[in-house]
Amino acid sequence: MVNWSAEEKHIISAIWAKIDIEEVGAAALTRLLVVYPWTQRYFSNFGNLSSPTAIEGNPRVKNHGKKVLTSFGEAVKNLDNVKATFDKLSQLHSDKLHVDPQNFRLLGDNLIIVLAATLGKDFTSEAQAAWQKLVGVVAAALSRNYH
Ligand code: HEM
Repeated sequence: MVNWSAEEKHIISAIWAKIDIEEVGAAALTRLLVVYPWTQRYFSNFGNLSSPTAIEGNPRVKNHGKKVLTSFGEAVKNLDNVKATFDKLSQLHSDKLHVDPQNFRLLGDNLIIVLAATLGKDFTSEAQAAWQKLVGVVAAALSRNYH
């Protein structure tokens, strides 16, 4: 069971309220695919991923980035219940998609970098610490149904 302080909860919601889900989601997934090209293997049906420019301009990457960050928002809204919230998605990524759970951490780290780049000084050290904890909790919840 993860414990969240009132400050952590507040800061997570405050950052969430400031971001554009579509823009940040697309940027985080784009960055994952560019910086860790091995992750592209899961998206072979997404069309052209042949260069950073192609990835950035790929509408399926944009859509999927938005979908993933929207889904991540369920954790933001259910901080005390992240495991149960991602139970089905963990099963999907494990049994159907066969995504190596290491990748959840990589995506989380890329999300943090995009938040820092997007929010500038609004992304304080306290915000970074709380979000780092959150991406870890989400990665653990998504990894839960791997056997
Ligand atoms: C915060 C972490 C993540 C969340 C919240 C998340 C969420 C989702 C959601 C909501 C879907 C759509 C499920 C459906 O259609 O029912 C999905 C699909 C998928 N996810 Fe994830 N995901 C995460 C991380 C990752 C990572 C790191 C990878 C691989 C590097 C990945 C690979 C995929 C793939 C390949 C699909 C299917 C895409 C398609 O063909 O449409 N996911 N994910």
